[in-house]
Amino acid sequence: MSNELAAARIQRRGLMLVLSSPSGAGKTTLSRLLLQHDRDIELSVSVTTRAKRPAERDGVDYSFIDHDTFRAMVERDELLEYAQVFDHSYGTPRGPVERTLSAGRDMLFDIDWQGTQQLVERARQDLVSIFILPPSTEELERRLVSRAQDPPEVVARRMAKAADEMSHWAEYDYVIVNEQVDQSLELVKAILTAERLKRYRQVGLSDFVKSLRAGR
Ligand SMILES: Nc1nc2c(ncn2[C@@H]2O[C@H](COP(=O)(O)OP(=O)(O)O)[C@@H](O)[C@H]2O)c(=O)[nH]1
Ligand SMILES: Nc1ncnc2c1ncn2[C@@H]1O[C@H](COP(=O)(O)OP(=O)(O)O)[C@@H](O)[C@H]1O
Repeated sequence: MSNELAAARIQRRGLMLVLSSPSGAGKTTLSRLLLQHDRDIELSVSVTTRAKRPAERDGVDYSFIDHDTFRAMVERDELLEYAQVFDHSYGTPRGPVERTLSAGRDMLFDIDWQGTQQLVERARQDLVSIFILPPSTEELERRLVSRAQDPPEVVARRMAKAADEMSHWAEYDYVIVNEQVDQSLELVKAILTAERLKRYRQVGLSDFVKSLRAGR
């Protein structure tokens, strides 16, 4: 049997890849790079009530909505998970995730530990979670300041919450200390490659092996 035929008979179930970190550790940077390097994964664009940063695009980085719209989405059960972070509401629209996964493609989530816990409860088998740590506290602060997208008081509040957020590291499948972006990206890609090969994500594998054993 040729490889083409084998590939047609074994299809993959889409997985959900979560990247979480304290604010400023680099998860947005890594997400963007991964999306550029890998055509089989799509970003889940969250809705949020927080103000848009200058470099962000509505509908691309987030969908920026008001509190009433957010509440209405919750009431209509349109969010797969949602949480309050830094006094703002953030949530994952359900529709795009369901469409992407059922098409056998993967979905990337830049969400916090609260959202990750909710996804674990709903879809443990389909979930792969990575926690990104900064190399040091000083470097975390340097990155938050150098991003130059938030006012100083917002940076200070994000630093103050970093220790809390980092306490959730052990709830994740993988942990990466983000020193060099390129190296961290290679690690994320390696995790994704291995996770895609998990036996239970390969639909049709058992029939394929049966046919091999039967000499067909
Ligand atoms: N639970 C949940 N968390 C989210 C969602 N979108 C973003 N977040 C998290 O909210 C936190 C704040 O995000 P943001 O305001 O973009 O700040 P940043 O982390 O400094 O870039 C981060 O931990 C994000 O991962 C979401 O849809 N659900
Ligand atoms: N490995 C790294 N080394 C140096 N700077 C980084 C690294 N990763 C990210 N940065 C920078 O740090 C800042 C915060 O990164 P970002 O991806 O926005 O973090 P997060 O999404 O986790 O809040 C950005 O200015 C980004 O360019």
